[in-house]
Amino acid sequence: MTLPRFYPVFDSADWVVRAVPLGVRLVQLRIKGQPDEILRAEISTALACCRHYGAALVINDHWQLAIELDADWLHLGQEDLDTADIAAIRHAGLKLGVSTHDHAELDRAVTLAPEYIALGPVYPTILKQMKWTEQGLDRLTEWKSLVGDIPLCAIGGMSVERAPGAFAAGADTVAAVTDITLNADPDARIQAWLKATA
Ligand SMILES: Cc1ncc(COP(=O)(O)OP(=O)(O)O)c(N)n1
Ligand SMILES: Cc1ncsc1CCOP(=O)(O)O
Ligand SMILES: [Mg+2]
Repeated sequence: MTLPRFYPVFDSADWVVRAVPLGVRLVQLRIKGQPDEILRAEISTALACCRHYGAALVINDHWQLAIELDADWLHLGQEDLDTADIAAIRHAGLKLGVSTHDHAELDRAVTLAPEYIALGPVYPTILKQMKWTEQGLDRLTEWKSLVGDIPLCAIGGMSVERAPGAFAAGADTVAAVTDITLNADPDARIQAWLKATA
């Protein structure tokens, strides 16, 4: 499977609706701490937009809602995997991305044969507190040698300027949050990402 090389991650359908018409073709909806009614509305809006533009929408965490709303893609971290029903997720036809941070997590992820494996944080991130320190580009190269044919996603502190190094190190796609959402001109930043990853 070949993934688009730019993979922005957003915390609302509004961001998805803003980014996808600009040319984004792989995007994640990562919403924390909202009730199911809000999540349903956000996922439905983002799904409709992505389907209209032919973009892939990845739902983070909320696997039951992803099944219920007939989403196509799901991202799960290691703690999410502890409680997720992988058989139900696969039976629903969902494609799966899995986070990894160390070799044990990588071994676990590979056994699930996901559609991509993410390694992070490649660089320090300000988005969330993590027990993991920066992994660095050499770790990406190591991961690339271990994942076989599974596409590799670099996440954590990624920027337009850092993306070429991640690709050179072995990433197939690069995910980013604050490089876009905290930029003074997010639309221009998205365009810069699209140009840099074309
Ligand atoms: C592309 C991508 N990679 C990693 C993550 C992190 O997932 P997780 O470890 O479950 O942490 P949360 O994002 O749920 O806080 C991701 N969402 N996307
Ligand atoms: C969700 C997540 N998982 C690993 S790093 C990260 C945060 C990425 O955000 P940013 O691109 O702003 O560093
Ligand atoms: Mg998660």
